[in-house]
Amino acid sequence: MIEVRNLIHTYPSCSDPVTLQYPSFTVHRGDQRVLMGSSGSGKTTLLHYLSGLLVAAPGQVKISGTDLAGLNEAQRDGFRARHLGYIFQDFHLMQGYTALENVMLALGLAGVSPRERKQRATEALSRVDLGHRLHHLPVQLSTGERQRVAIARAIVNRPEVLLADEPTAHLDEARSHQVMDLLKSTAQDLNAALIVVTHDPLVKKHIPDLLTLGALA
Ligand SMILES: Nc1ncnc2c1ncn2[C@@H]1O[C@H](COP(=O)(O)OP(=O)(O)OP(=O)(O)O)[C@@H](O)[C@H]1O
Repeated sequence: MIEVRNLIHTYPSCSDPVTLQYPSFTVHRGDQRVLMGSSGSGKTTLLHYLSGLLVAAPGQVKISGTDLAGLNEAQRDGFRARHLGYIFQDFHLMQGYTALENVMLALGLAGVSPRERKQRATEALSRVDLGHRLHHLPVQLSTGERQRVAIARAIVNRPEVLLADEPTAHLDEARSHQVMDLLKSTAQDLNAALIVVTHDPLVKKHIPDLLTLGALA
């Protein structure tokens, strides 16, 4: 479950600091929300708070009852690996590692034993229909396949919270529908809270419940 209270973020700058004031909100396990707002309204910054890449000051961000600001950096890294799945807009795959190795890395960060990693990573990649691409490097995969590796990596630790930043940005309409079906069904299977940041009206057709920041784009 996600709880955000009185969160304010300031990007300091000598000339023109940017202050982002967020509405307080709660998202429960199993809920699915689209996060929309005009460019620069703070969507990606909010995802960074929800995943503990930034920590709240002032304000509070709790994930499954844990205040992320109360954890040190190493604890936050471990917490993120175990409880959160983050699908970055540009996927952030390790280029020198195969699909299987990229997913196994996430299991290593969560403290899963080396013995279990290969089997679980293979299962996660099969879940996203990439069982036949285990040993391919990212450069040998299509954009859609790279994204599915990123989804497999995000779900392999069975997170309670799944965050996706502009998941349809690189895809045509047919593939956008496919990836949204995959994200929704996976979140449902995990009973995870799903938050999708987007500018794309197609995503809103899949997930009608909106969280809005600033004006809509
Ligand atoms: N590292 C940074 N230093 C200074 N300002 C920043 C930094 N990162 C973001 N900002 C500013 O903070 C505001 C919010 O940025 P953010 O990327 O969270 O918005 P967004 O809603 O995700 O935008 P977009 O829809 O264009 O991706 C913007 O005005 C941006 O210029």
